Amino acid sequence: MKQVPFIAVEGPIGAGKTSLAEKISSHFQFHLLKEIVEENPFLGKFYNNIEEWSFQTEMFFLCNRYKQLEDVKHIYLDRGIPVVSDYHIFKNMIFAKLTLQNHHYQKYEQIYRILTKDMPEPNILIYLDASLDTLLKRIQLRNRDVEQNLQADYLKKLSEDYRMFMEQFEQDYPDIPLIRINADELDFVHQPEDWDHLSSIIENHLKRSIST
Ligand SMILES: Nc1ncnc2c1ncn2[C@@H]1O[C@H](COP(=O)(O)OP(=O)(O)OP(=O)(O)O)[C@@H](O)[C@H]1O
Ligand SMILES: Nc1nc(=O)c2ncn([C@H]3C[C@H](O)[C@@H](CO)O3)c2[nH]1
Repeated sequence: MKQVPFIAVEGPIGAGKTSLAEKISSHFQFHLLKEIVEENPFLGKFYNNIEEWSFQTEMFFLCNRYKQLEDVKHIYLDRGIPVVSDYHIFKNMIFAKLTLQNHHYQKYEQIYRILTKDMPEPNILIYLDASLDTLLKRIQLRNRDVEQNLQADYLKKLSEDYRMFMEQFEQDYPDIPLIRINADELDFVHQPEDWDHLSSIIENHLKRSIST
């Protein structure tokens, strides 16, 4: 059966997900699904006091992504229009495990399972990883107001959790190709030859696993 291409780009904060998703969207003419950031009214408060604001923050991201994916299914995927997104909804569980207190996590996990049961799943996943130094530099360079209090320890733990999650993902979903990119080495934002290299890898995966 033909699959409509749905690529998700994942990785820790500042790894380059949005930059890469934008490039894929314009190169392959895929619809771009971008996660909301500044619209989350809790994010700045969350970085000031994670314990106090984590439940509201995680619930907001989850509800927002649920609605976005529901819309994307009806408006694009069901009509055969390929999509690239700068997140996979599973990231909610990576963040929630890290930030929520146990009693909140128990409730959150149940809500997550209910909401994501019949969500469209990406058929190619790109995982961007980078060293802590690189991530911190890129976040500083970008200089978002809400991330002024984002701590290095938090980012380090998040990156480690991403690595573990991806190992598990590969075992649990062997049919979904996972493209691992070292974003320390590959500068697809500024180096055209790096982008050419990466876009040809993506193109080969698209040819192999999906009918466009
Ligand atoms: N491979 C790369 N090489 C050099 N610079 C990069 C690379 N990828 C991204 N950047 C730069 O790093 C910054 C962060 O990138 P971007 O916003 O795409 O990351 P992100 O993973 O989407 O972040 P977030 O998790 O906060 O949404 C941007 O200024 C971008 O231009
Ligand atoms: N707590 C928390 N849960 C999430 O699901 C989540 N998804 C993204 N983010 C933060 C990371 C960047 O600062 C910014 C942009 O990715 O938003 C999150 N934070």
